[in-house]
This record gives sequence, structure tokens and C-alpha cells, in this order.
Amino acid sequence: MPSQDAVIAKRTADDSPDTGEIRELAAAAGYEVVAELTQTRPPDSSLQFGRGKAEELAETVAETGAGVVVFDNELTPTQTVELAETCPAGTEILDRHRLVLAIFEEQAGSKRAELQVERATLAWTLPRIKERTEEQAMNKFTESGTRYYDVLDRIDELDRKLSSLADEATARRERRREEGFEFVALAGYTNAGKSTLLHRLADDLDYETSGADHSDLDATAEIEDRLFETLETTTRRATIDGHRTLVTDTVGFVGDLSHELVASFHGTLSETESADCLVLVADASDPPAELREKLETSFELLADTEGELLPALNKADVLDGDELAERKAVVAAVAEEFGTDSAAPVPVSATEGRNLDALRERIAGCLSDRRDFELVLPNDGDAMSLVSWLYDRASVSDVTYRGGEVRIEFTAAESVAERARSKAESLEAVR
Ligand SMILES: Nc1nc2c(ncn2[C@@H]2O[C@H](COP(=O)(O)OP(=O)(O)OP(=O)(O)O)[C@@H](O)[C@H]2O)c(=O)[nH]1
Ligand SMILES: [Mg+2]
Repeated sequence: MPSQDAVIAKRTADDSPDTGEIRELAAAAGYEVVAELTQTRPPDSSLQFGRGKAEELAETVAETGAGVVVFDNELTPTQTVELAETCPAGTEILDRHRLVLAIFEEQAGSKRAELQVERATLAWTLPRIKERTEEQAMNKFTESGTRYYDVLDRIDELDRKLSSLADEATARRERRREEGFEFVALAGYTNAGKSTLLHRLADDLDYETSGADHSDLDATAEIEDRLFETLETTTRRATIDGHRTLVTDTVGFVGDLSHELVASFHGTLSETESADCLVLVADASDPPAELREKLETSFELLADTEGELLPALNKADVLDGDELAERKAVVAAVAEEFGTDSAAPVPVSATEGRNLDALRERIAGCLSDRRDFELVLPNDGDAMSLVSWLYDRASVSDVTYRGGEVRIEFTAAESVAERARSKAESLEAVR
């Protein structure tokens, strides 16, 4: 990561500029923020800031010796060039999108994340290349279009690779479903505490001992007070009120990102789309207005999910009763705005482990109906293999051997019990 000094810049049209998030993003990218300049006025087409403010920015960069200017506004190619020319030579000019891409690039730890970041970067560059090539074509300086079409080809290639990875993920999910797993996803704004919550919910399981291949399940999900700590989904097993679930931790959201960027991370969003229960983790320690804004972004992004959306207010430990009540009202208001009739949010503290049973109960309420079943089998080797099959797919509460028989009591979804029954019948038939 670059360890460089940066000057933050932000312009808003009519209200006073808030630089909280862009500062955090800059920190996540490894920059040290040494100064900040803001302005309230309509955008200037060549400099974003007004000329006077842009000159002040240049002076600040010179005084602080900062190597980078981070604009919270989106900059056009012209603005980027003109700002760079106004500032001391060599100053790098970044906007919010460039910054987020830089963080993603640095954080991408898996093949899929790398492909997604490359795609996002190219999608972001494409209209800019087009603009430039058109200008050049008009000036008859160069032949037009080659680079543009090269980029388009590469995007197609990346899409093909990503979609084959997505197919693999879908096939893997289907296999897991056949094994009796249900899916829970943790989604929400970056730094809300999703990874911390995953650690709390996950079973402390040694995957190897279960006999099945769990090489797709990771042992860790990093927890860090930093934006975009998690850039790839992490899945762990968790037993939630008797339900055998796979809980997936996802990439955090951030506001004001282009659709291309969000779409590039569709792979991770698709895991949330197919989850049976989607826990929307919100940071209750945010001030109400910020909480509202983040929830609106999250609800928008999660509009297409199949499973039930369950809002959880994390970090409840840092609030008193009145503050918490205020946050709950914000969640209820936003949920209603989006026509989600999800019940009241569950306040939790992932770090302190508070109220997690209530959360588990609510998650279980979103999952399939499970019932108690009983199977009686002849006691032989084949029956034993069915017993171990059931251990992998259901909660087995009792196994008793009497005479030549084995009696198995278990709790499972109807579909799993159905398959156990037909296996049992074929055993009987063989005898
Ligand atoms: N006070 C308090 N802090 C919490 C709680 N849960 C998480 N945190 C802190 O919040 C920070 C972010 O936690 P993470 O679990 O990394 O958040 P995340 O949602 O996975 O973040 P990304 O991976 O960046 O999307 C860490 O410093 C956690 O220790 C909580 O219940 N209470
Ligand atoms: Mg995380």
C-alpha cells in the first residue's frame, strides 16, 4: 500500500460538505490525511472547485508536500488533467471511484476478487477512453477505436471467466443444499461488524472430522476497523437453533459508487440473493442520519434477494436505551419506505456476544420448517452408513440399538427426511 500524505477535497452544491467517509476511505487505501479543503458551490466544469479554491488547493499541496489529492466528487478526465496541471508537478489526483478501485486492487485476495477488480477498473475506464478517442478522431491525430475495442474484448473475456466461476459456486451451493444445509448471508455496509458476527455465529468445527469435503469453507474472516476489510465471501458452518446452516460473510457496501462497480461485485451479491435468510448488519453507533443513509443504500442493493431480510443493529453496546430506541425507529422507517414488512430489528453486540440467541431465533424463523423424524432400520453395515449420512445432513438426537434394529431420531427439513426414507426403503428391499 502507498504510504503517502493526501489532501482531501470535497465540493457540495448546497449543504455543508461532510468528509467523514472519504477520510476513512483514504485511510483504508493507506493514505495519511494531512489537510482538507471543502467548498459549497455548483461544480466548475474544468476544475470541480472554483478557480480560487483550486489555487488554494495547489498551495496546500505545496505546503504539506502531499503527493495525492483525493476528491470525494467524481472527476471528469478534463477536471483530472486540469487539477493536476494546477497542482505541483507529479501530484496524483484521485476521485472516490479511483480510490475505491485502488483499495479493491490492494485487497483482492482471490482469483475471483482479482477478476472482479480488473473488470471494475476497465468498466470505469471505458467511457473515459471513448471520450478521448472521439476527441482524437475529431482532431484526426490517430486512428480511432483500437484501444477502446481491446478493452471491450477484455471485459467480455473477464465476464466469461467470472460467469464460469459463478456456475461453479452455484453447483457447490446445490451440493450443499442436498446435504441439508440452509444458507444465511451477512450483508451490509462496510465496517458494520459482519465478520465479527460471523465469528460469533460459526461453529467451532474442525472440518476434517466431519468426513465431508469442506475445502471451500475458509477458516477465517478478517476483522479490522477498516473499510473493505472483507473483499471476498467467507463461508462457515453454523448450527442455528438446530438448523445446519452455512453462513456467508460478504463484501461491505459503500455509498455513492457507480453501478458498474457494484455490478462487478455481483458475484458476491449473488450469494446474498440466493440465501434463505439475509441478515442486514447495520452499525448502530452511527448517528441516525448516517444510519438512515447507509440503510437506504443497503436496501436498494438488496432489493432482489429471495430470502427474508432480517435487520440487525450491531454495536448496540455503545448506546444507551434512548439512543438504541432512536436507531430502531430509523430501521423501521427505512424498512417501511422500501416496503419490507420485516419485523423489528434485533439489537446485538457481536464483540460482547450480546443478544445473539435472540438473533439466532429470528434467523431460524426465516429458515425452512424442520420437524422431528424417526427411522427404524435393520442393524447392519448399510444401516450404519445411513446413520452417518444423517449425521451429515440432520441433527441426530438419538440412536438406539435394540435386538437386530437401529432406531434413529433426528430433526431435519422435510426434503432430507424424504431422501433418508427412500434410502431406508432401498435397504429393506435389498434384504
Ligand atoms: N463496539 C463494538 N464494536 C464492534 C462490534 N462488532 C464489530 N465491532 C468493531 O467494528 C470494526 C469492524 O468490524 P468487522 O467485523 O471487520 O466489520 P465488517 O462489516 O466485516 O467490515 P468489512 O469487512 O470492511 O465490510 C472492528 O473494529 C470490530 O471490532 C460490536 O458489537 N460493538
Ligand atoms: Mg468483514
